[in-house]
Amino acid sequence: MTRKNTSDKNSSGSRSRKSAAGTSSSGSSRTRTEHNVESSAESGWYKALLWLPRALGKTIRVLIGGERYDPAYSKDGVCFLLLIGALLFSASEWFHVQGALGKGLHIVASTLLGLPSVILPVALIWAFWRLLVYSGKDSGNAHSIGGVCLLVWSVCSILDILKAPAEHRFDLEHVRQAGGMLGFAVGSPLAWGLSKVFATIIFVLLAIFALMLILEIHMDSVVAPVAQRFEKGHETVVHSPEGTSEDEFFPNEIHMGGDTLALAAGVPTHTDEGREETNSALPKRGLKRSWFQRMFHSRGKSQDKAKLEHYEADDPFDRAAYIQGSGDRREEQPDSSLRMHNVEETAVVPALSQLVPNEPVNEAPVTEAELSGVGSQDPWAAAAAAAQQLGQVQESHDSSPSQPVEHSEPLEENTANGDAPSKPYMLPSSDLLVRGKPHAARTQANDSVIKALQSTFKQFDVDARVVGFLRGPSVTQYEVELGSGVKVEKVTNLQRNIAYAVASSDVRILSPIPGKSAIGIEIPNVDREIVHLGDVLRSKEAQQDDNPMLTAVGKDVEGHYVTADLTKMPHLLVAGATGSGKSSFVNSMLTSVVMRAKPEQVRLILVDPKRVELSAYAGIPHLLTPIITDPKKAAQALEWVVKEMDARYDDLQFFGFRHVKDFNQAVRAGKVHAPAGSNRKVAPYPYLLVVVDEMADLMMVAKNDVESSIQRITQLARAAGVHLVLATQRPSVDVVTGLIKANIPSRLAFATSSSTDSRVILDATGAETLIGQGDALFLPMGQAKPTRVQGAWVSESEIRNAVDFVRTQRKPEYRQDIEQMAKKEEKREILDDIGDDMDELLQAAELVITTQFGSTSMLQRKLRVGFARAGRLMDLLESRGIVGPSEGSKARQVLIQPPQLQEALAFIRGETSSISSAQEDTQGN
Ligand SMILES: Nc1ncnc2c1ncn2[C@@H]1O[C@H](COP(=O)(O)OP(=O)(O)OP(=O)(O)O)[C@@H](O)[C@H]1O
Repeated sequence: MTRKNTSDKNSSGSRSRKSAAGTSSSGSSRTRTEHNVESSAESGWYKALLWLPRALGKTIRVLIGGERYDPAYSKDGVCFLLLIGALLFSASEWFHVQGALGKGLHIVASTLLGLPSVILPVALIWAFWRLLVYSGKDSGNAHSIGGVCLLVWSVCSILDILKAPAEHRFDLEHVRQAGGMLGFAVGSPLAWGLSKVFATIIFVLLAIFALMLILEIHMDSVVAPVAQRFEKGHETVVHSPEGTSEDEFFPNEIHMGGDTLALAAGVPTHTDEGREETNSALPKRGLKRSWFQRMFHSRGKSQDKAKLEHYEADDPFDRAAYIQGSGDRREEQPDSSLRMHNVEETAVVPALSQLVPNEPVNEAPVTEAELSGVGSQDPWAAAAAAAQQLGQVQESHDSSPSQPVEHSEPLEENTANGDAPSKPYMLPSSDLLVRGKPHAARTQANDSVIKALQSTFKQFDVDARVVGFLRGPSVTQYEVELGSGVKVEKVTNLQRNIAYAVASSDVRILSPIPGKSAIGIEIPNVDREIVHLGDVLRSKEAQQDDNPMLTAVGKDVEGHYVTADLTKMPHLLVAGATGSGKSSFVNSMLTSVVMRAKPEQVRLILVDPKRVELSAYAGIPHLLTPIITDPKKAAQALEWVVKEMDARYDDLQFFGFRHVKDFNQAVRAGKVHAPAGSNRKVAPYPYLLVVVDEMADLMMVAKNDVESSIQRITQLARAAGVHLVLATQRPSVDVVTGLIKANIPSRLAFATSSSTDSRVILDATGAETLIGQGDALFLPMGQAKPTRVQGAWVSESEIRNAVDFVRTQRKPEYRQDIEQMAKKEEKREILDDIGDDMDELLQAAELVITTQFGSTSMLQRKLRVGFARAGRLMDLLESRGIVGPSEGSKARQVLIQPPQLQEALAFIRGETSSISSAQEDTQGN
C-alpha cells in the first residue's frame, strides 16, 4: 500500500505513515497547533539567541498595527541583516573608510579575526545567498554555515600559530596582525604546548573537515571508491579504453563478453557516438561524480544538471512552461495597499504552509509476526520431515514437468552465473540521481492567486475568504471559508470566473475538503516544481525501508513524498492521455527498482510495444527475457508467467508456505531443505515484476488470451510474488475491460481527455481536470478516494547512469523457456493455418518448385482438386514466400529454386524458422 506522510486513512488497515508533526491533513487548526508544538520544542540557547530579534520584531508589529507573526518575513529579515552586515564590513575591511563607525568596525573585525577579517564580507554574502536560496529543514544550511565558521576558525588558528611569538605572552596588536582573538584562543596555547608543526596539522585536519561539511562529503564516499578501485585494479586495466574492443566490456548492449546480447527484435540499442568511451570510463567516473555532484549541489541545481550528459527528453515541463507562459509572463508586483490587505486576509497562510514537513515520522516496522504463516512454531521442520517421508512424491516430482523440481532454474539463479558469486553485487549510489530544490511552502505566485480569489469573491459579493493554503509541487489547494448563511454553491458556481481570474482552465473545486468545513480550490502553480526521483528515494521513509519493491510515486498536494510498495498493490493500472506522464512514471518505477533491488530480489519482464520507451533498460541483469516488443510474444510471455506462478504455487504447497515472502525468509534462515535424494538447490524466489507499457497493442492481437492470462495472474499472483503493472494511453472499455479492472485494484490516472476515460480508470471523474505532465490521481488498493500526486521525474541521463552502473556488474540471465514457448506457439500457429492440407501443400510446393511454374490451374490438374482448393494452396505457398503475389491471369513467379526444395519443405512443415536458416542448418551439418 502507499506510504505517505499524510493522514489518508486506509480502509484495509495497512500502514499509513503520518507527518512529523501531525496526524491529520486537515487544516489550520492542525497546523497552528503544530506551530506551537514546534516552538515549544526549541532549545534554550536557540531561544536566547533569537530573543533580541524577536522582541524587536514584536515591537515593530505592535507599533505598525499588531499584525500576526509571519515567519516568512523573519527569514527575509535575517537575509537583509546579513546583507547590511556584509556592506558595513566591506566598507571597513576593503575600502578602509575613515569615519568613526568604519574604524570601530575594523577594530571589532580585526580583533576578532585578525588578518582573515577581509573575508568577513564574503562570508556574510555567502550566508545571505545560502539562506535566500535554501530554506527549511532539508536545506543543509546548518551544516554549511557551521562548516564555514569552522573553516574560518581553523584559518585564524593556523595564522596565529605561524605568527605566534616564541615567548608566551599576549599582545593585542600582534594578535590583530595574525589570527585575531579567535585564532589566539586555541592556536597560541597549542603551539606553545605542542610545537607549531603539530598544532598546524591539527588545524589543517579541522579545515579539511570543515570543507567536507561545506561540500557535504562523507569519508566513506571518498574511501569506498578508492578501495573499490584498488580491488578492481586489474580489471580496470583490462577494460581500459585503449586496445580493448567494446565486446570485452559487456555493458555494451549488443556484445557482451564473447556472446551477443539477445536484444529483442526491434529494440534500439540506445547508443550514441562516444558511448563506448563513456562506458569504459564508468568506474573512474563513479569517483569523480560523487565528489563533484556534492560540490555542485551546494552551489546550485543548474550545475548539478550540467554534470550529466544532456538529452532532449531530459527536460520536464517543456510544454507546460510554454503553454502556461510561466517563462514569459511576469508576475505583477502587488501594490502596497493591496499587499497589506492580503497580508491581513491571508495571515494564516504561512502558518499553514510552512509546517508541512517533507519527512515523515517513522512508524515501527512491520514485525515478523505480521507476516502470515510465520508463527512461533517451526513449520519448516514439519515440512522437511514430511519431505523425508515422501520419497515417492519426490520421484514423481522429478519426472513431472509441472512439478517444482522441473522448475528448479529460478531457484538456482543466484549461482547460475559463473562469475556472479565472486563479485558482490552493488546497488547504485543515490548520488547518481539529481537533487532538487527544497520544497517551497509559499511563493509570490500563491500571493497573486489569493489576491485574485479574494477580489473575485468581492466582485460577486460572496462572503468567503481564503484562510489558508497547501502548496504542492504542481498544484496549490486554497482553503476557503464561507461566512455564516452563505451557500456552498455560491462558490462552486464561480468556478469559471475563478478560472478566468487566475488565468487557468484547470481549476478543481473540492466541496468540502474531506474532514473540514471548508472548500478547497485547487489551482495549478505557474511556478511548478519538479519532483526528482532521487529526492523521493532519498526521503527518510524510502531509505529506512529496504523493501526492494518499494517504488517512488511522487509528491502529494501537501508536499509529502509518496512511495508505494508494489507487493501490496498488488497490481497497478497506469492510464492517461498521450503526453500525460505515464512513461515517465514507468521510468521512475523501473529506476527505483534498479536503484534499490538486486537481480536476485526482483526480476523483470518488460513489454514495450512502442519499442522506444523502455529500451534504456536493455541488458540490465534484472531482466528475465530481452525486452519484448512484439505484442504476440508479449501475450505468450504472459502465459509463461501463469506457468511460472503455478510452479511457484506447487513449491509453496509442497513446502507448506502461504506466501513466497515466508518461503524466502525460511530459505534464508536455512530452514527449507530439498527432499532427500533430490539434487535441487533451494534458493529464495525473486519477485517477478511484469511491466506492459502499452496494453492496447496486446489487446488488439490476442484479447482473449491476454485477458485470461491477466485474470489468472492477478487472481493468484500476490502470494507467488508476481506483480503486474499495465499502462495504456487508451483507457477505453475495450482495452481496460471489466474483467481487467475487477482484477487490478490499484490505479494511477494521469490526465485524460474526457470524464468517460477518467471513469474507466478510477470509476470516478476527476482525471480530466488534471494538468498533465506527471499530475496524477493515485488510488491504491484499499483507499476510498484518490490522492492527487505530482509524479516523480527521472531524466534520461540519470536512467542511463543507473543502468550503466548495474550493467557493468552482471549479465542478464535470460530464461530460455520463455523464448522456447514463444517458438512453440509460432509453430502451432503455422500448423493451425495449414490445417489438414499439409500433404497436398507439400505436393503443391514440390510441383511448383520443380517445374518453376506457379500456375493454379496446373495444381488443379496435377493434384485433382477444385479451383477453390488449388487457389488456397497457392495462397499458402505465397504466405511462405515460395511464390510471388498473383499477377491476374498470368502464372505466379516462383521464388525458390529446385536445389532449395528440401529446405522449403522443411520450412512448410514448421521444422525450421525460415528457408535460408534451413539452408544454413544444412550447410552447417
Ligand atoms: N513527473 C513529471 N514531472 C515533470 N514533467 C513531466 C513528468 N512526467 C511527464 N512530464 C513531461 O511530459 C512529457 C510527456 O511525458 P510522457 O512521455 O511520460 O507521457 P506519456 O503519457 O507516456 O505519453 P505517450 O503515451 O505519448 O508516450 C515529458 O517529456 C515531460 O516533459
